[in-house]
Amino acid sequence: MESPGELVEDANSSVHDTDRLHVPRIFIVAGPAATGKSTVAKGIAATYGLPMVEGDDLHSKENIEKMSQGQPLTDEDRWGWLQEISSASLAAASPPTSPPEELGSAHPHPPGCITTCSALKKSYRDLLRDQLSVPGLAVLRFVFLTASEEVLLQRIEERENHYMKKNMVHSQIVTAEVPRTTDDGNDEDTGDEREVEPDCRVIWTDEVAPEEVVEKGIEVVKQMMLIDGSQGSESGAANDIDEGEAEGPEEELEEPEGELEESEGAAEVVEVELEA
Ligand SMILES: Nc1ncnc2c1ncn2[C@@H]1O[C@H](COP(=O)(O)OP(=O)(O)OP(=O)(O)O)[C@@H](O)[C@H]1O
Ligand SMILES: O=C(O)[C@H](O)[C@@H](O)[C@H](O)[C@H](O)CO
Repeated sequence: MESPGELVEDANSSVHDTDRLHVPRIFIVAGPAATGKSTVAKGIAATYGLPMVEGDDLHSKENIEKMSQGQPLTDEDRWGWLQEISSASLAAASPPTSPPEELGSAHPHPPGCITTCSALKKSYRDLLRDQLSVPGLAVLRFVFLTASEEVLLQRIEERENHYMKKNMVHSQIVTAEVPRTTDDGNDEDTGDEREVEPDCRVIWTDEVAPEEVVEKGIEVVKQMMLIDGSQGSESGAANDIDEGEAEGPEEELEEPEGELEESEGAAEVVEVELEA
């Protein structure tokens, strides 16, 4: 599969500049159960006036049944669900082709959406990229939330009326492939040879209050919009994202102790315009 970076050439050759600026932005808030996806996605969606797609609502009856009985989903169980998430995100994010007459030529909302989906493995994110990171169709970005097993167990214990119980937490943690977000050049030292996923940002949530994680999510999305906006208008490379450009003054999202790569940088520009 092409990486987002490799799509640049196609984007330059096949999409007219003006069209590119109106390409919907789809942000997927990902991570294991109870990392705070719904909480964070709601905050981001409200801040930017974007519709939200709740991935949990798109599971089949069979998947819900399985998870309720404490059985982790398999890849096979997840493929169809990921397809549903792609379709629902595209439908939510795309401006209507003919806006209602009373709105004149204005769209009811800027094109884009905030979707929650665990997207635990890289192969799942790749499927979503195949469907949604397509020049002229959409720009896709991931905000991946993570937390320790201990903290997730505690959150799930305190939560009521949810099919996902404590006995599912371990499998969520074991299955999760936290995206490697930057190439720090330390592969030899760390032994981390996984492919970098430049369209992802990771937020560690242990001992961080929900409101603070929401703020971080809003900031991360702003950074990604600004990068996409400037590339969209200058080079037209709406599907490319250069990690370096995400770095700014060192205010920052704290880094977890250990090896997780963290999203960083505060954008210098405060104005946020989805359509660049
Ligand atoms: N940063 C946080 N600190 C403490 N509790 C949190 C935090 N974020 C979310 N929670 C709480 O944890 C629970 C799970 O949050 P939320 O539903 O947002 O997570 P989720 O990832 O969408 O879960 P799921 O995928 O299982 O539906 C909720 O009770 C929520 O209030
Ligand atoms: O991929 C998965 O195993 C599932 O999607 C779960 O992560 C749940 O949908 C969700 O997070 C609800 O707790």
